[in-house]
Amino acid sequence: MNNSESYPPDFRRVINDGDSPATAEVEPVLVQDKDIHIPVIDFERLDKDMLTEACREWGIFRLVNHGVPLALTSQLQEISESLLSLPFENKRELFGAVNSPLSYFWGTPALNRSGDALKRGTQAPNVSMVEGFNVPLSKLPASTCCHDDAQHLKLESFRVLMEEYGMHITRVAVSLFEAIAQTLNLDLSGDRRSQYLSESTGLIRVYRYPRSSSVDEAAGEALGMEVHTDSSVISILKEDETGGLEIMKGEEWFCVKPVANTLIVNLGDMMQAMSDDEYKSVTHRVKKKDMTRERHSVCYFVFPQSDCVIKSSKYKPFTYSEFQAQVQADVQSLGTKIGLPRFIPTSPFFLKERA
Ligand SMILES: O=C(O)CCC(=O)C(=O)O
Ligand SMILES: [Fe+2]
Repeated sequence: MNNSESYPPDFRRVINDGDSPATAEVEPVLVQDKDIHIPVIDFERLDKDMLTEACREWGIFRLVNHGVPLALTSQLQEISESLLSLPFENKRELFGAVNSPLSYFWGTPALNRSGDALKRGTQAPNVSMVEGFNVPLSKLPASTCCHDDAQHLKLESFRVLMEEYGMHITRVAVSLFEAIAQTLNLDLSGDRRSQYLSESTGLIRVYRYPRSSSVDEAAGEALGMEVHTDSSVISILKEDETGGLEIMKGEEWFCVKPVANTLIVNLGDMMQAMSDDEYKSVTHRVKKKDMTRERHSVCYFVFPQSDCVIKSSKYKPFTYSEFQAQVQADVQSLGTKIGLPRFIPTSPFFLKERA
């Protein structure tokens, strides 16, 4: 069955005609595509040493015994897939309703604060072969809808499932953060924990990546999501069995193979800064090579409170709000995120006028 009508027009040309997507960046780094086993952390018996090693050497690990019910994730996956397979214009309408905190994006995962895709600078007019829904968790309760046609009812079920999944995943993120903070001797007294990791900033993105065409495969390097680090404190990914996630370790790219009923946790830039660079914000991407079917994933991100000052010996003190504004400005003007190097006083990226 040809489902290309459900994709954004920019994607259809690639899917139908096999044109190379504008994103088919060829990476200058070594591309080995070897499989790699990332560390496994048991959430029921958190081992401090294993957690420290995973954060220090990898910045990413697989979480088992996480306690998020399988039935819930299966239902969420099913309904997300069904919503994402709606015709493109329906998705725009359904998620674009005035006052809806949910949004539909495509072509880039870089969004502004309202959840709309950021327009990039002309230097990188890339289209990532990804689309999805942006779901700010704290705004979900206010997003109930009064229409009772089939699509709105489906959207309402999605909202209810998201709320439940959001509660589970937030619980996992908070416990993991507390355990990781302990390994760093971070002071979490008073309200510091909720400053460093503010539950109300929790955000879920549901992604769909089209399967790769034969031309993508010939191009070899077509990307579903460009090379990046997450700006979050912690990100938690639930992926389907398609594969495509790759991480950089040393100077090489490695494929992280999916494992059923596990979650992938990666540390973001905020965790790296809080740890004084002891822990890593892992560089990763989604590669479309060999993606013989659509990939679906659900990613949760959590951030510090926007005015919380992150102090460390490596970076100029900054608030998350400043960091986010800088990332957005760089994506818009340069087409890419610079991230933490903007805040290293000795870095060529450091903006002197900020000092
Ligand atoms: O879809 C994926 O597996 C990766 C998503 C991701 O890296 C992100 O949203 O930051
Ligand atoms: Fe990411």
